[in-house]
Amino acid sequence: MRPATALGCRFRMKPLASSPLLGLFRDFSQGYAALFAFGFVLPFLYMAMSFIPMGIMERVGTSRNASTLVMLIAIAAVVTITYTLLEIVRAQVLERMGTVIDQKLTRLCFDAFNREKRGPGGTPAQALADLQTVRRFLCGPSLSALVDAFWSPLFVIVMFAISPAFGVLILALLAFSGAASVATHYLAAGHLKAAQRMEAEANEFGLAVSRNAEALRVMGMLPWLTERWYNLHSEGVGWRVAAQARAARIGLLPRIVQNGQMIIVYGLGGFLFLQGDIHIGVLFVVLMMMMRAQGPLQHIITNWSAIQSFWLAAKRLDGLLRGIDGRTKHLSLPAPSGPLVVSRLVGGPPETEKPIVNDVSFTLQPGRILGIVGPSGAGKSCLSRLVVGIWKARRGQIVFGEQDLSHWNQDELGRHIGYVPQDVEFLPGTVAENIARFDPDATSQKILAAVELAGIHDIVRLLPQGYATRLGPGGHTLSGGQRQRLALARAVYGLPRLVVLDEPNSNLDAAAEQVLGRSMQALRDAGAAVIVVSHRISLLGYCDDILVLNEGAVQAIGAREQIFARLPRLKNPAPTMPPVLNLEAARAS
Ligand SMILES: Nc1ncnc2c1ncn2[C@@H]1O[C@H](COP(=O)(O)OP(=O)(O)OP(=O)(O)O)[C@@H](O)[C@H]1O
Repeated sequence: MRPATALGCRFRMKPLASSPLLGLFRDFSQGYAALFAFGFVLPFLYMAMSFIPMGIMERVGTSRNASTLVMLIAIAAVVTITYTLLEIVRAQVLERMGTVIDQKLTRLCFDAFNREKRGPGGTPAQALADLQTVRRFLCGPSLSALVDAFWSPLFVIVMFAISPAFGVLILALLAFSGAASVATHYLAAGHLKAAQRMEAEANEFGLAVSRNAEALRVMGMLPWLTERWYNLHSEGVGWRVAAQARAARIGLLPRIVQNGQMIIVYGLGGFLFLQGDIHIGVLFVVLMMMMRAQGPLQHIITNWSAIQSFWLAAKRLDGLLRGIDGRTKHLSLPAPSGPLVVSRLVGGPPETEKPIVNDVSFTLQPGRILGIVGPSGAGKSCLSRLVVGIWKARRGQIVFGEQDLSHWNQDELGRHIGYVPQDVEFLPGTVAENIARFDPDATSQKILAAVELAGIHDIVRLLPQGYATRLGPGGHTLSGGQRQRLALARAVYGLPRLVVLDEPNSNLDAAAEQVLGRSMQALRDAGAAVIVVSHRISLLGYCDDILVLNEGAVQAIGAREQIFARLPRLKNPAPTMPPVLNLEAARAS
C-alpha cells in the first residue's frame, strides 16, 4: 500500500486503495484538505463580523465618536469582503474539482456499465443517474455544509464562553431539531419508499407503452393502458401525499421553535441582562452565532435525502468500478490466424440457470462458411452469442487463432469480429459513421471497401443524403431489409477474421439474398471464417459445412452435401402445416 502525504502528514491509503471510487479522489486529497482549511478560517471571520455590531453599540454608543464608527465600519467591510471572496473561491474550487472528478468518472462508468450490463451498478440509466447524483453532491453546497458542520462546535464553545445559558440553549435547539428530523425521516421513510417504488413502476410501464404506442393504438388498447398507468401513478402520488402529511404533523413543533428562536434568544438575553450577566449588545453576537452554528446542520437535515442518495449512488458506482477493476488485464495479442475451435461448449444467457447450449463442439477453418440450422428455439442465436463472446461460456472452450477467447482484450478482439444480430440497431450518427463502427480513424477507403463487400451501393445511393444520412432516433428510417444489409456492411468493416450472421436474410428478397450469398463467398475468399444462422435453404447453398442444432445440442455436423444426404428434409423442407384448429371449440371457450 502506498502511503500518501496530505496536509504534511503521512497516512496509509488502505481504504482508498480498496475502493476504486475513493481511489479516484486520492488525486484531489490536497484540494479537499484546502476546503477543510477554508472551513476553519471562515468561522473566525464570521465571528469577527458578528462582534462588530456589538462594538458599534458599546464603543460608539458610549463615546459618540464618529471616527470610531468609521473605523469599525471599515473593519466590518474588510472582513465581510474577505469572507465573501473566500466563500466564492471555495465554491469555485469545489466546482472545478467536481468537474475533473466527473470527467474521470464519466468515462470509466460509461465503459463499465456497457460491459457489465447486470453489474452492481444496475441498469445503464441507473448508472447515469448515479453519476449525476455524485456530481451534484461533489460540486454543490452539501459538501461545504458538511465541512462547515465540522467546525460548528467552535460557535457553541464561544456561546458557552459568553454565557453557559446560551451554550445550553444552542445545544438544546440543535438536539431538538436533530431529533425531530430523525423522527420525521423514520416515520415517513416507509411511505416514501412505497411512493418511489410505485413511481418507478408507473414510469417503466409508461415508457414501455410509448415505445410500442403505434401498435397498441391500432389495437384499441390505449384507453385500458392509460387507466392502468394512471392507477400506478396515483398510487405513487397517494403514498407521497401520505408521507408529506406525516412529516408535516411531526414537523409542526420544530417549525414553531425555529420561527420563535429570536424571541427565545431575546427573552433569555433580556433575563441575563437584567441579572447583570451580559451586555445588551451581546444579543447581536448570540443571534448571529446561533444562525451560523445551526445553518450547516439545518442544511444537512433538510438535504438529508440528497446526502443519502449520494451515498447510495457512490456505493453503486463503486461496485460497478470494482467489477471492472477486478477483471483480468489482458495482453495485446496478434491478429488471430487459424481456425475457430469450439470444444464441449456449455452456456447461455447469464440470467438463466439452465444452460441453453449443451456440449457443442465444432471446428471452423478460415476461408470456410458454416451454416447453423435447427428448429425455432433450438439455441442457434444463443450459440452465436457465445461464439462472439457476448456471453461467457460456463464450461468448455472457444479457441480462435490458437488463443482462448477469454484471453483476448474484448475491444481488440472486437476488431477481428463481425456480427449481425437478429435485431439490428443503429446509433444516432451518419450512415458512414455507423458502417465504420464510429471508428475515429475510419477512412473513406475502408468504408467503401465494407460497402463493396456487403454489396449495398444501391441502398446508400438511394438514401436522402447518401453516406451523410443520419440514422437512429429522429433520423432516417430504414426498412427491415435495408437495416440488415447495412448491418452486414458494419459487420464486414475492416475485413474481420470471424463473421457471425444471425438470420441476416430474414427480411431480404431473393435478389438481396443472392447479394448476401456473394458477400459471404467474398468473405470466404478473403480468408474469413463465416458462421451463418438461417432457416432458408437458399442461403445454406452457399455454406461449406452445416451444423444441425436441436435443443441446444449438435444433432449433425459435416460437409453440406453430406448433411443434405443424411437429412434430405433440410434440402427440401416440408411446408410446415399449422395444427388444425377446432374453431367451434375455440369460440365456445
Ligand atoms: N436473453 C435471454 N434470456 C433468457 N432466455 C433466452 C434469452 N435468449 C434466448 N433465450 C432462450 O433460449 C432458447 C433458445 O433461444 P434462441 O434465440 O437461441 O433460439 P433460436 O434457435 O435462435 O430460435 P429462432 O430460430 O426462433 O431464432 C429459447 O428458449 C429462449 O427463450
